[in-house]
Amino acid sequence: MMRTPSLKRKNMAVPLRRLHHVSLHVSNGLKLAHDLVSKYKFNLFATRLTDKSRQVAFRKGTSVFVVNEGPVQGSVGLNEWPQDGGNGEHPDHAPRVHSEKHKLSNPSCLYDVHTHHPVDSVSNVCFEVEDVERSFKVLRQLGCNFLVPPTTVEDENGLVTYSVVKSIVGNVCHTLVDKTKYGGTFLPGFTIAEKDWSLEEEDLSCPVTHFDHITYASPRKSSHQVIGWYEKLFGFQRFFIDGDEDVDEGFVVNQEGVGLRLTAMQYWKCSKAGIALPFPDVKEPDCKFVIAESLPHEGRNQVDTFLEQHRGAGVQHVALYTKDIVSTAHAMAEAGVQFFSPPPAYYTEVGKLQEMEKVGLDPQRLSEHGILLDSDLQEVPSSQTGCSENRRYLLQVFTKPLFAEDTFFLELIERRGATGFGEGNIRALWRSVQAYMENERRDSQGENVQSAH
Ligand SMILES: O=C(O)C(=O)Cc1ccc(O)cc1
Ligand SMILES: [Fe+2]
Repeated sequence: MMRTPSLKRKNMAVPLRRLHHVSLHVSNGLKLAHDLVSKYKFNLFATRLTDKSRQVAFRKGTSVFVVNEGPVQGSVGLNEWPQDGGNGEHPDHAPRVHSEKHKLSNPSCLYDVHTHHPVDSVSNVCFEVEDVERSFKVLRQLGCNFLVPPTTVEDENGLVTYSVVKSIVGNVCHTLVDKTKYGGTFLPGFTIAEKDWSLEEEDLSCPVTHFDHITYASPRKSSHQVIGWYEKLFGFQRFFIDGDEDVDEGFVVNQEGVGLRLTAMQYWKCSKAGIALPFPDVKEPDCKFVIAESLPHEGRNQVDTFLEQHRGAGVQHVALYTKDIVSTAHAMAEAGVQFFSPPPAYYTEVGKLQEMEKVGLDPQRLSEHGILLDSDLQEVPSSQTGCSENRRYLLQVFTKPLFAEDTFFLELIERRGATGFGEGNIRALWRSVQAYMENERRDSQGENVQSAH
């Protein structure tokens, strides 16, 4: 393959403007659609229903999920879906789709590919870029594998060009989309629901604003290669979870039965040190990516279980940032969401109680939904902060799996100054998930014993 010698590798990466949406491929899209709306408080705002597939978009703040179901045989069950016929942004004619290399008149899955993955999976993280044609050329020179070449879709609101890249993480793909010539609400081809949720006032009981991070489960010793791929192609930079973290080792949690290696990265750094942001008009924070590997000799664990049930690496969980985790978890729990809870002793341990007290949180409120606290109460000179303690903390809670297989869950996270991932929380989460897995295994063994009689 020809390379342009004058272009330095480092400068050739394609900068990502922002995360546009995360797409899920499932066998029962209707159930997931109902859950996202009624339990997780997302708003359905755009649909694309064809006789081959269904694509439905849900929004909360700037976080958008697209649920894809299909390809389907015939149109059985189509009537059960929220129907098109919204506000007329896209009337009854099909969008025009142009691709120079492929003749795509009405692809079954627009802006994505059907991956034919054997289990439900979150398989596409779509990013906005400035120029898809140019990105395509640059990425191809860097050896990137494309599943869809640059393709233009247009409707009366303008045009969008996209292409789909295959990542090196299991079935994960990235759609790159250029929306600079599009004035519509979402993407051409989608019908916008009658109610424009983006104009709604903030939902105070459930103030989820954006995707905080996306965590991949990846095989042992693969993180280095994954990071290298994202650095080379998209200019990702390492995000150090902990001040003492070793560049090669990552953040290792290997005490008290936990065997986890975490390595994190981001697609643009915040301008703490005065570094100019690549896209100053993008106001939301970036979404970090975390790669989780299990460590050997620690027995069965949640990363290996994911790899087994998911049949390979992929997105293990997506974290939703909320401004108020207590009320968000409460609203979701009332609607039927189940969360992982740490052992009850977590909320009565002297150290944890003190921590909660110091940051002014009520242990009772946190314990109701299994919310975990990790605070960083470093003593720093009072000349720097004006007080003797630097109260940075974060709160997290993890939902039970959303799919039939244990291949995806959501996390709620509220950050108060803390930017990483609390080590104490990771331990507590690990243990509660381990306990859940043990229970499930016991239950299924119990069933087997019963059915054998
Ligand atoms: O703590 C977090 O939110 C993480 O994302 C880290 C993490 C990753 C994988 C696990 O199975 C458990 C914890
Ligand atoms: Fe997480």
